[in-house]
Amino acid sequence: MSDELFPLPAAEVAPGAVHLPGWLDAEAQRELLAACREWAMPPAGLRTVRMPSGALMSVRQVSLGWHWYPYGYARTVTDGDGSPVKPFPGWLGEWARQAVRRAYGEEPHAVAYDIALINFYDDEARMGMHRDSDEHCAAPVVSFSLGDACVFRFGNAESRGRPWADVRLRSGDAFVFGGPSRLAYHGVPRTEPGSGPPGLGLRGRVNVTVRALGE
Ligand SMILES: O=C(O)CCC(=O)C(=O)O
Ligand SMILES: [Fe+2]
Repeated sequence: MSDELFPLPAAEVAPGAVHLPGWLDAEAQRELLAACREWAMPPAGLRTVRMPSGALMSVRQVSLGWHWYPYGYARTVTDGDGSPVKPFPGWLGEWARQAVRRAYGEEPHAVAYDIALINFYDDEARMGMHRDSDEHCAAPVVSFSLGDACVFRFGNAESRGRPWADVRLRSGDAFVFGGPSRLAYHGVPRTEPGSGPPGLGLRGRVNVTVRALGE
């Protein structure tokens, strides 16, 4: 659902990085949120991630298909309750491929998406600048946002520093990054508490990134 009178057009933020505002309609957002709430339940549910430094990430996270830990992927929640990771649903891969087709005009190759990372942001949660580099595959990453809007900082592949673009991601937006932007640094410096669509029934923000692990 968009609260714009006219939906914003798709925008290429950097080469290979495309913002698709309002990509999921209100029903699709509700459907994805309901699924996220199921996935967040134990076993292999929502957890707080401890980085090798000992610091805790402020987002809480759950994985599908392959379990992400800092820094790799496993079939069980090695840094949590040890349970097998929940399966990656085929429909979510299809949603991701549709967004890739819209972003690039065509699908670069038939990507077998097999991972989703779901991040739950409370009002204080943030994500520092990082690269999604634990996959062994050049397939674009596809992100879907639900609930509160955020500032999504999309930088460059060389360093955490400038240049970057600050993009406002809102509930229902998709963001595709592949090609020369696949390994660009990105992060979420802040969310906008209370800015989500009233009808969705979510406090905070949820982001789902769909990825392919590759060989
Ligand atoms: O929350 C977001 O929009 C970005 C999430 C992200 O970068 C990640 O999960 O690696
Ligand atoms: Fe990321």
